[in-house]
Amino acid sequence: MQLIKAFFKQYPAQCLVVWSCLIVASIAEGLSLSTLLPMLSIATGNQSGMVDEKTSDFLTAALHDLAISPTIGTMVLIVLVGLVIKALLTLLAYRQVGFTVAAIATDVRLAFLRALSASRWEYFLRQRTGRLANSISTEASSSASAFQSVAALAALLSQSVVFIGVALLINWRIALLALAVGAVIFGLLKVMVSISRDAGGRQKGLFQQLMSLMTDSLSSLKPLKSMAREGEMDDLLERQTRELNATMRTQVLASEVLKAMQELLIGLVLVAGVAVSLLIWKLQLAEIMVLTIVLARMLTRLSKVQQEYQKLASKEAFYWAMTEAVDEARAAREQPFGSRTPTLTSGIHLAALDFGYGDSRVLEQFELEIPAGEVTALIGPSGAGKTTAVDLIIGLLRAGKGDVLVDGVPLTDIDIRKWRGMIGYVPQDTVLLHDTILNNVRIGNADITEADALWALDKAGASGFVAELEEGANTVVGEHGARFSGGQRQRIVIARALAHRPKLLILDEATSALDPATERAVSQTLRGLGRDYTVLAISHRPTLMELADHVYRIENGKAWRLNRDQASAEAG
Ligand SMILES: Nc1ncnc2c1ncn2[C@@H]1O[C@H](COP(=O)(O)OP(=O)(O)OP(=O)(O)O)[C@@H](O)[C@H]1O
Repeated sequence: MQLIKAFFKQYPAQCLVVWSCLIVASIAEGLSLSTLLPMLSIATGNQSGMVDEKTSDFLTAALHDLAISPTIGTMVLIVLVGLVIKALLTLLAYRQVGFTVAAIATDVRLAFLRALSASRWEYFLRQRTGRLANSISTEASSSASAFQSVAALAALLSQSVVFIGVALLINWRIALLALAVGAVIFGLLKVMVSISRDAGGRQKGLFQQLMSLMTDSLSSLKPLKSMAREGEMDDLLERQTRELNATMRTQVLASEVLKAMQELLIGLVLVAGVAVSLLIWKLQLAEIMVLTIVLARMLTRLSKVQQEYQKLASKEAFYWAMTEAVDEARAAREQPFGSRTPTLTSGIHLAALDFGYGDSRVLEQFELEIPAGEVTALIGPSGAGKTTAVDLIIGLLRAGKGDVLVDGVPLTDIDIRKWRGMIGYVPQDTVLLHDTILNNVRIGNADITEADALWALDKAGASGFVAELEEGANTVVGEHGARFSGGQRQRIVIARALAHRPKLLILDEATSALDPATERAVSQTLRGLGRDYTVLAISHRPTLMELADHVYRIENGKAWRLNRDQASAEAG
């Protein structure tokens, strides 16, 4: 019920169109069906006696008011018009349902992606890739298809109400009896709906786990396979897949048992009803025929209401999981920054910063100067906080105390998107998209021209190997850049960071996969970029350290500036 309310709240106009079409369609079908009875009466030449007097009077009076003479011809026409109206309106309603299902899938996906990209970096880091992928694919699709079930439920309900009305008009005692029987069947088979709901809930959890495990295993498959240690991962994946299979079987079984039991019980009730009507109540054949049609349809519709409700129950968990994921990401929204336009002419100063992840302190009273137009290198033991310092400069993390000052302006006062637009970032792990080299360089910025991309490839020392490729910069790099060596991939990523001509170039162990000669060439390029570029490099590589104007050692939560001799000694 809550799900129906949620859809109504979010898509009121669409719900209204769907439901009004479906209700009018049901009324049209009901009217055409009600016409069957007087038609049969006329056909059998028996105007009275075989139907409830009031019903007959009501239909005859209605036709009389509309100046329609109750001949077989007009009756057939009414039945046909009713059926055509029903068909057209149902088509219209389901067309709208299809559009709304697509809109819901798109809306929830976009809402999730937007909330995720606006969320705090720490929140993003905590997410499992598989869980995110599952939300975007399985949960979004199942959430949207839940609307289909809601619409079908509405259609079946309104049809049921109309059939109940028609049945009551024909013979209210029998109709009430049939309704009571329907309610008993409903009650008896309710347990099947609960089984489906539980199975849906378990399926949702298993999908999340399976997708997370799947992405984790794929990303660490090479080392595990190389050491013949993929077995445990395979077993775990297999176990989860089998568990998922078990929940699907439960769901299929519950739905088939529900259908079969409904059919059986309704059949039995109808047969018993016909026998009692003929033998005990001694009703006319025409009335029994119409009653059987109407009651069969009413009970079938009611049973379908339960079947559809069962489907909805099994999808519900996916919708709520998706809503929860969106709400959670929204709650973790990045705190707002200011609106000042950044400049980088004098430098960046990390002033008395305190930062920790949860309770574990990483930086304390941390001081660092990064002069504009120069190369600054950060070295230090693993886990000392080098990447953390860089993330604070980018504004991905926020310090508990102290400031990141850019040309003297606190980063919190600056338009963060403009600031990040001035940064070229090269990570340690090179991630390339399955696309051409050119598109991998241009990515994320439509303003980068082909000439910019080629210039950047040249600056990154990549133009040599790109020129040797048959399709040059239009060569597709393969899945994760599998066609290229680690060093070649890294040069493409360096080109990506240079292509929009950033003011601040950040390299996080970015030259680690380059051979010494290429590393020297790339480092010289960075050096030669001139005073327009400020370079901040996390690196233990001697070449970069020798080239750097300033070298800082980060240790025990603080940064220590090294003099030339100390830096040379570190460089080994
Ligand atoms: N998202 C996180 N949540 C919790 N702790 C974190 C997180 N990221 C880093 N840390 C911890 O903060 C400390 C500093 O990490 P950081 O990545 O900044 O170090 P680093 O000097 O860049 O290390 P490395 O040279 O190994 O990359 C480490 O102890 C690390 O375990």
